Amino acid sequence: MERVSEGGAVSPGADLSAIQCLNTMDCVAVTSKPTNCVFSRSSRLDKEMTKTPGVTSAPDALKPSVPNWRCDAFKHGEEDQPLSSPVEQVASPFTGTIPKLIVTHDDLDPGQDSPQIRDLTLSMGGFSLDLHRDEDSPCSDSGCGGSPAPSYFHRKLSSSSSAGLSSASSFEESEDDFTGSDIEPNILSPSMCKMFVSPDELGGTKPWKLKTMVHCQPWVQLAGHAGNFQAGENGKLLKKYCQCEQLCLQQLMNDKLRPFVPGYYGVVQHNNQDYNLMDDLLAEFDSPSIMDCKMGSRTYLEEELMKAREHPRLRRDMYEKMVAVDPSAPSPEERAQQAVLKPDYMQWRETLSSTATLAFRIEGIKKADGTCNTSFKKTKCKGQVTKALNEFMDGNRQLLRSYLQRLEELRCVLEISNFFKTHEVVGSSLLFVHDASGLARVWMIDFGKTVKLPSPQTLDHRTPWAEGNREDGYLCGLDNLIQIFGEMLQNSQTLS
Ligand SMILES: O=P(O)(O)O[C@H]1[C@H](O)[C@@H](OP(=O)(O)O)[C@H](OP(=O)(O)O)[C@@H](OP(=O)(O)O)[C@H]1O
Ligand SMILES: Nc1ncnc2c1ncn2[C@@H]1O[C@H](COP(=O)(O)OP(=O)(O)O)[C@@H](O)[C@H]1O
Repeated sequence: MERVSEGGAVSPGADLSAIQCLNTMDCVAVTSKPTNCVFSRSSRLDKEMTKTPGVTSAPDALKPSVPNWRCDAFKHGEEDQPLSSPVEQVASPFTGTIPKLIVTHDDLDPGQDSPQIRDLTLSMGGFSLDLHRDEDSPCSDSGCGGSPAPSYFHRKLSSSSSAGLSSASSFEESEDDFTGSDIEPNILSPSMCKMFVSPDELGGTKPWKLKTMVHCQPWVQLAGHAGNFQAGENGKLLKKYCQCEQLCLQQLMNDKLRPFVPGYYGVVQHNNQDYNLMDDLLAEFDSPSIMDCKMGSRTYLEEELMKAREHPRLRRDMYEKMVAVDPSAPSPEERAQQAVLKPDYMQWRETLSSTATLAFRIEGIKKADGTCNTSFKKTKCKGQVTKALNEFMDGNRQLLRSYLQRLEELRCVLEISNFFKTHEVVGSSLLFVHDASGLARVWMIDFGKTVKLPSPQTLDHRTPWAEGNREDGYLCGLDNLIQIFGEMLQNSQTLS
């Protein structure tokens, strides 16, 4: 396997330019626009990622009193499963140092949501006009105005001594921006990670933007909020603290779904920011291909809908995302306000994509060859989805079979899971990961908007949603995915 040890050594097969790069500056992201060539750490993002006070920090009662690093190794109940490894591994608190966040990202394009804009709130009639993200949803925590360009950051893959997290100290010492001229052209070898972003927001008429990234077995964030993650060491990942997610992960560690979610290790803190510590699901793969599918027929919580009615907050950032995809999408009223309400934006996204019809949508695909596509906003009909899935698996039947089996197993477990029955699961994704060895797995991720129902209410996750019933359509989405995978397998057998 092409793994990088702590000292920067690379095992046979790694590309020389990548090795040089790793040894000198760990990881560099460059884009096709010279002025965009950035060797960045995330100090700016760090500042932007401020959450609502109640959400940013774990309740003190949940945190053990270990200075600087704290790890909340929660207690296991006995509900469904015996104790599993994650919690056993964190019997003692972390003593390592927390790395700085390492996120590489494009500079904002003109017209895109900018930090300055996000800091403003204006009043407009009976509405307040928020130029930043909604902070009301359980895990609206990163303040970054929606999905990021896929983020990559280098992680150390050694299981070296320092318990805890990967160090990015070399980044801390190298804050200078790199301009295009700083990068030797021959560094851009074919082995580097090419990231193609096809802005379907631009109607698919523009050529894909080519970004090139050094291939150094980076951790990849395909979807979600920019700046929400930090690399951890020893196959761990830190995600910005969200109480809702913490509660879910804690319960999931004792549920039948445990094998289908990342192992959870409690809360850790650094620089006054709390993180949920969990398994990095990519860690056991070598140059993985990854796909994020957002599950369910609804992507906003009923709670969010009610809040939006009580305190309508107009979102300019969402208006801008909307017109970037389809300039004719806003209503005349929204156009006049240059802003939309979050539920309206979310519903528009649902009907534009396959969420409304198939109860799942593809959010992003990154392949082992480095190509990355997060432009599935208009991937709506079954044919388009099938095509994207085929490309993700390169028509490999063995992969199809493995994924299908895993999805069927997941469905069986979901149908008997106590956790699943008692939670409204919204905005959660299935993360598909495979590599050239043929290893293919699927996990449930993102429980930032997964909310416990008042007892004794339960959901079947298939009944169509009507406001008040809190149904989320999760199993409809899984049924459809399984059907599509099954048909793909059948077709591939017929063809061969
Ligand atoms: O995908 P795009 O079109 O960018 O829209 C995003 C996603 O729906 C986010 O969901 P997810 O986190 O599942 O990716 C959602 O975060 P929430 O989970 O907070 O609802 C964002 O809301 P805001 O965070 O309010 O901007 C919304 O702007
Ligand atoms: N445990 C994990 N292991 C590996 N990658 C992950 C893990 N959790 C999330 N990711 C990556 O981060 C992306 C966003 O995750 P998500 O939890 O949905 O973030 P957000 O809450 O910001 O929406 C996923 O698409 C995936 O690429």
